[in-house]
Amino acid sequence: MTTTTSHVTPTLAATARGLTRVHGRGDAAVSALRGVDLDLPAGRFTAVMGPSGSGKSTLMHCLAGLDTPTSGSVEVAGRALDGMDDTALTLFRREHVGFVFQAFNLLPMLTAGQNIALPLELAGRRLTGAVRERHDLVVDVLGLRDRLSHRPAELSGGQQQRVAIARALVTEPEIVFADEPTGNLDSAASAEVLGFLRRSVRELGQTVVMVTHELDAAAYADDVVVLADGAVRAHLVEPTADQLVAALRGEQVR
Ligand SMILES: Nc1ncnc2c1ncn2[C@@H]1O[C@H](COP(=O)(O)OP(=O)(O)OP(=O)(O)O)[C@@H](O)[C@H]1O
Repeated sequence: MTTTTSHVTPTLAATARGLTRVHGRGDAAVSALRGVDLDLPAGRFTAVMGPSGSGKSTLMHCLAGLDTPTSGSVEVAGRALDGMDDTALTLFRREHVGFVFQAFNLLPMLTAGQNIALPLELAGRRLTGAVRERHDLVVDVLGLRDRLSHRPAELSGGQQQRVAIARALVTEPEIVFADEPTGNLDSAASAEVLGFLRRSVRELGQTVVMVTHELDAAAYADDVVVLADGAVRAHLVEPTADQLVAALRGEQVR
């Protein structure tokens, strides 16, 4: 594995040690992860790249507590996920993790404002005081103030994804996982959404981990984890475009 060096010891938002995940059994068994060791620093925007089938989604699901590793350990926001049962994992995700999906996943019968407030409601948090301030800040950073009363069908794809990002950020999660968040967007809307994800890291101090196939999207990230065959091939800190392309090709990066 290649790691470009950083001189500051960062706080970690998530770590994986010796992570393996075998899907299926017997002859049909597929090793999606083959011993992943990874430290994801807090307050940074990290892209996860790699060829189709290299294990990106499986890694993200294991880190987010949506899938259970076959072996190895995961720690997110200082908490070990191994050993948590389904109820504990559900509560853990609700309190500490935000998600942004390719398909937006907004509830169509609710307005944008109601979609954004939903995670607060589920957590039994009232929209007053510090919670209200956070909500308003997120709505303003994402430029959604004048769209709150619209339903998803009345919004463009880019606006819908901004609502989904606001919904992911409103509870101030320790880590946000974005799975191909621009996969359904045209290039202008993609650039806008990626810009907002980056602003959420810069201006709101969030930690964002984004799976993407696109070099253009990865260029918005601070760091890039390159997976190959279920293992980390490189973890690049602020790579140049040339370094990233070389790592994706499997060359040693200096
Ligand atoms: N539920 C499953 N059952 C069986 N095999 C699976 C399952 N999920 C993933 N796999 C296999 O595990 C490997 C890794 O899959 P994964 O979806 O994590 O890769 P990926 O890098 O996200 O791929 P893509 O870029 O195509 O989405 C692949 O060989 C895939 O076929």
